[in-house]
Parts: sequence; C-alpha cells; structure tokens
Amino acid sequence: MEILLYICSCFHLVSREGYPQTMVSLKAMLGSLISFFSAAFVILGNEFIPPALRSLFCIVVHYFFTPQFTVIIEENAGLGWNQIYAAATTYLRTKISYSSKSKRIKVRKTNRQEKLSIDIVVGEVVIDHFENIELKWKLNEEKQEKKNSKEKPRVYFTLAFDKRYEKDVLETYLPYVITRFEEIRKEEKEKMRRIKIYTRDYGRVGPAGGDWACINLEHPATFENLAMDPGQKRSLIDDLDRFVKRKELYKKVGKIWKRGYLLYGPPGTGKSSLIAAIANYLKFNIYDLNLSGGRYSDSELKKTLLSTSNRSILVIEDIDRGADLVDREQKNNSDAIKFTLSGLLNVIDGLWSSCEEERIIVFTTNHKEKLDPALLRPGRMDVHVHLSYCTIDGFKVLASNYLNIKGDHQLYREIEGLLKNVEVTPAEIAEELLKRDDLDVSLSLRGLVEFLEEKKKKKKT
Ligand SMILES: Nc1ncnc2c1ncn2[C@@H]1O[C@H](COP(=O)(O)OP(=O)(O)OP(=O)(O)O)[C@@H](O)[C@H]1O
Repeated sequence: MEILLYICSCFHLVSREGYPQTMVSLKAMLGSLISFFSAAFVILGNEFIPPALRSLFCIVVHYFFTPQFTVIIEENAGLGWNQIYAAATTYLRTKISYSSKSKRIKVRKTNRQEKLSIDIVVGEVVIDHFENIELKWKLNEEKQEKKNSKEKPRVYFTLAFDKRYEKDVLETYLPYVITRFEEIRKEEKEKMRRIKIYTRDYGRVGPAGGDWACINLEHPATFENLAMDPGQKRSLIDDLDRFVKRKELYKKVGKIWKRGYLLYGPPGTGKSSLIAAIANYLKFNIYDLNLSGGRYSDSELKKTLLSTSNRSILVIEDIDRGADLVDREQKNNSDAIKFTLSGLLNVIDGLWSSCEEERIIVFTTNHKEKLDPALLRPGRMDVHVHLSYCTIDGFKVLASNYLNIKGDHQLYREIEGLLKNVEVTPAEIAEELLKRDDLDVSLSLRGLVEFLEEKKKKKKT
C-alpha cells in the first residue's frame, strides 16, 4: 500500500498526504513521469547501466525538462518608455554578430557611423551567458486584434532561463544589462561627438576674458595619414592610451590627471597636424591659447583657463616666444603681460588640481633649444616628440595618401637616396605631389625626384 501511494504521489494522482487531486495537468504528469523514471534510472542504473550513458541521460533530462522561467519586457511602461526594453535592445546589439546563430539580422548605418550596426529581428532568438546562466532573448511582435487598427503592433522581449536563477536574473543580470546599456550609449555618444576647436577672439572679447569662440574641427589628420616615424607614432599612441586609462592611478598617487606633450621641429613637419590627429583619436576638443596675441593679467588668464572643459587639449603654440614673455616681466613694465610661461604652468596646475577628468596640454616650438630647461622636465612636458624632415617611411605614408600607392614603386630607391641627403618637410612633399592635376603616379614621382635633385644642388652651392 505504501509503495502504491508513493507511485501515485509521483504521478500527482494523490497528494503526498493521500488525498486525491482534483486536477491533473498534462505538464505535471509529464514532469512526474520524468522524475519517476529518473529516480528509477538512478536506482537501477547504478547497477545495470554504464556511467557514461547515465550521465548522458541526466544531461538530456536536465536540458529538456528543467523548469523554465520567462520574463516579459514590454516596450512601454505605462505612459513612459520601459528602460529595460531600451537597454535590452542596445545590449543585444553587442551579442549578435555575423557568426551568431540568428538566421536573420537587421543592419543599418548612418553617414556618421564608422561601422554597421546590427539589430535583433522579430522572432529571432539571441543566447546570452551570464556567470553560469544561459539566457534566451527573443523579440516578439503581436498585431492588434481589431481589424484595420491603426495602433502599432505590441512589441516585447521574452527572456527565458532556468527557474532556479530567477533571483539572480532579476537582481543582478537585468541591472547589469542596464549598466552596460548606459556604458554603450556613452561610448556611442562619444563616437558621434563633433570635435570643436576653441580660440580666443580678441576683437570681440573684452579684457575680462573667459570667452572662447569655437568651430567644428574638420581637420582630416589621423594617425594613419600622418607621415611620422612608425616607432615614434606607435609609442605616442600607446602613451595616450595608457594616460586616458589611468584615472585611478593618478588619484592614488595624488597626481593631477594631466599630461604634457612638447612637439618640436621645423615648420611644416606636422606639429599642427599631429595635434589634430590626437584630438580626432581621443575625441577631445582643442583650446588654442595664443599667448603672443593676447594681453592677459593673472585674473584674466585664470578666467580663460577656467572656462575650458574637461577631456580637452590645451594648445600653446610657439612657446619659444615665451622667452619674450619672461623678458617683459623682468622689465616690470606695467603694460606687459603679467606672467611667465612657468607662471602660467603653475596657474594651470593649480586650476586643474581639482579636475575630475583628464586634460592634455600640448606645446609646440620650432626651437626647443631656446626653452628654459626647467620647463622641459617631466610633469611639465612629459613627452617630447620630435617632428623632423621627411624620411622614406614618412614619404610612403604621403604617397599612399596622395597617390594611393599601397606597395612599392620603382622610383622609391631613388627617392630614398635623395631624402637621405636633402632636408625636406612633409608639407613640401605634399605640395609637390599635389602639383599635377591628373595625379599620374609616375609623373608625380618623377616631378618629386626633380624637385629633390634641385634642392640637393642648391644645398651644395
Ligand atoms: N607629418 C606630416 N604628415 C602628413 N602631412 C603633413 C605632415 N607635416 C605636414 N604635412 C602637411 O603640411 C601641412 C602643414 O603642416 P602643419 O601645419 O601640420 O605643420 P607644422 O609643423 O605645424 O608647421 P608650423 O610650425 O609652421 O605651424 C599640413 O596641412 C599637411 O598637409
């Protein structure tokens, strides 16, 4: 009798207490059957069935019969939008790839986007894994029941997973999806951000200072199209990457999160182009502070600097003219600018010490030798980048930019030999390569060879 009651309870025909059940659902029956056979399988199987077959059975049973829990995420939450729905839409984009199992995906791209953006399609399932939980996302659409209804179809996500993880999914996974959504949105916004270049408009701005006029930075310079020594370029990119990632380190060691770069070299070697390339790379705005053109008192200067934003590059060009500033201060002339370059850097340090975000300061000069060595020390100018006359590596970048030459060319040996003997700036070469209307590769290179030979002759005489 005991055994009979146990079997019946397994089938939910009677309750464990022995009372008959009024309703027996097919699903419950199936579940009970599985548990009954599983129990029998385990008890009998220990003796008669090989272990490999037993564990395979357990996996199959677990896969097909583990109770699933489904969360429904509607597009709207009452009158407002459902944040989890929006978060899931964005988050799942990062989970679908060309190689995913989805049979259909949606792609789109605006002219401001660099890459295709991929979206989930109605009816498709996207599998995600979080810790050891498998999550099945599906986008669903239900047409409105009323015929000719103009209402939009009801769109919602279903998120199915093993019921055991209900708490983890609701309390940890979904908040994680929202956090990722916010991060992705921030990254996307950064990518779409138009970089601006700010400058002081002296004609318009009064002596109190602080106002900057700005335009979009449309400078096409990037690290790819910049003619520079490849090793130097790599180490500069690495330095920038390291710097922007080190917020916590700077905080821990009590240093202002700023980095100073000194770009030096003859005119036309790409100092301004490099600044634009850095701004394009980091998506930082540029503030161009022309010291020689402005007359600032200490307080004016502070106001001007305080009105610059975080995550920006402050550019102070031609700082060798700073020697002029020092001289003028020493003369104690009341009309003169009331600071030295070193004083300016102290002001900057003071103002930026309370900044939460990273700042870059770039100095340029054609005459590094004229600068006060105290200014060149790390902390002031952490990285010195020498932009020099064109080498064969730099020339190849220019040839690729201007003439679309990707590989080698028969005139390269000759050009390489000439570049070793002639001081020519990338700006001069760019000019030569642009001279011919048709941009015929061989004619342009031949023209460049003639130009370099001419320069070489002049050098000798
Ligand atoms: N390294 C380079 N790579 C690619 N193009 C360059 C480079 N250097 C110069 N050019 C070309 O020459 C033009 C002028 O260069 P750029 O203004 O960057 O030089 P600069 O060193 O800042 O000169 P200056 O000291 O006179 O301000 C650029 O617009 C660009 O077309």
